[in-house]
Amino acid sequence: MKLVIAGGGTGGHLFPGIAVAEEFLARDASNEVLFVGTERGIEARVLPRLGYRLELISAAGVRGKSGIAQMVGLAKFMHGYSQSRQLLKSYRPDLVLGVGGYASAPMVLAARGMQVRRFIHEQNAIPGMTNKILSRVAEKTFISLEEARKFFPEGKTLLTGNPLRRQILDEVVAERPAAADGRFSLLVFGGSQGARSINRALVAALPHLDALRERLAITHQTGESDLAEVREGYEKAGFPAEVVPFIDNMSDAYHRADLVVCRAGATTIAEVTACGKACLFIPFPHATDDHQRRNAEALLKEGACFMLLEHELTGERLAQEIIGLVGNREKLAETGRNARNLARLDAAKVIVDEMLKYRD
Ligand SMILES: CC(=O)N[C@H]1[C@@H](OP(=O)(O)OP(=O)(O)OC[C@H]2O[C@@H](n3ccc(=O)[nH]c3=O)[C@H](O)[C@@H]2O)O[C@H](CO)[C@@H](O)[C@@H]1O
Repeated sequence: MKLVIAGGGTGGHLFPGIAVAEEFLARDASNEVLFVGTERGIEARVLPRLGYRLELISAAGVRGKSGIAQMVGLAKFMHGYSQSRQLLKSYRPDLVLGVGGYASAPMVLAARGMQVRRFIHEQNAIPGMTNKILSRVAEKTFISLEEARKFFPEGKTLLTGNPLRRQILDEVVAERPAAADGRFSLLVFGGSQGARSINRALVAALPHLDALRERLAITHQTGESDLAEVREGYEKAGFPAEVVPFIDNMSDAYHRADLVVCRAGATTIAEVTACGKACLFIPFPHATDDHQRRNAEALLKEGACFMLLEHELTGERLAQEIIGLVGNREKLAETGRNARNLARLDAAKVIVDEMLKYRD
């Protein structure tokens, strides 16, 4: 069978798609997957390295854009729609899955026009406009969190969780012993693109963390644009740290971490809960409908994370939080356990099972 996975843009959309691809390919040696994305999305960098086939189409957003940008977005969408029809004609997939991100909409709508079975997956508690619209033409909408159900058509919505890549699932089942070198391991990352305010706050926190200099092992993912600035910040403060633009092996990074400081994107949350990691979430305040804060609050009420809001974020405050947690291993362990209890590990399986019910 052939599956098209459309969407991406950021890791939070793409990586659940990769998780479904892994599961679909594992079911039958003759199964095939084609990803459809956009040139500017993370998919263009990540998928070729992993050996997946990727076709690029034209697509852009329209929501919240001014007049001209909206027209350009619409024109790109129309072009992407006709490219999607061409791809469906030549590739002839049995199933199409939209995972969110710009390329998802034209492909799922084209699949409807050509009567190919189509599905969407929503990662967040509050969906964006595109998935709300696409859910009307999809056979089924897969949701990660119960809170999202009310936004989608009744009877066509299935709670599956957010699919996890094999590298993360392997980490969960391996139960490797902690990679202890005696130091406290801090993992800092700002979603798939890095987060400037977290980068700056962490650098500003360093002078306040001076007493912990010898005890902390920091891995800090910055995103491409802040790499030089953050590296310089650590050098000036005399803090040894591993500062990188992107982490390819997230399962290893999670494994080493005693505490994770990060944004509260939906896929990040699915991964850190699966790995049972204590996190200090700093939700991205401009995410649509403040959904990152809602994502984090869902864990907070279960004692499964810590949270610091962007408007409270200063170097000093961040340092205080870190110092408090470094000194309280028990609290960290309890929070990690509570997080683990919220994880759902079988999302990719459930999604593939459900899609296969629709094969003609
Ligand atoms: C700013 C914004 O609107 N972000 C959205 C975007 O976030 P974003 O794309 O940042 O997505 P998430 O935080 O949900 O997931 C990040 C993904 O990237 C991976 N990763 C991250 C850093 C790294 O160096 N290497 C790496 O592989 C993580 O393992 C994870 O799989 O999509 C999410 C899912 O729809 C939303 O919840 C977020 O609100």
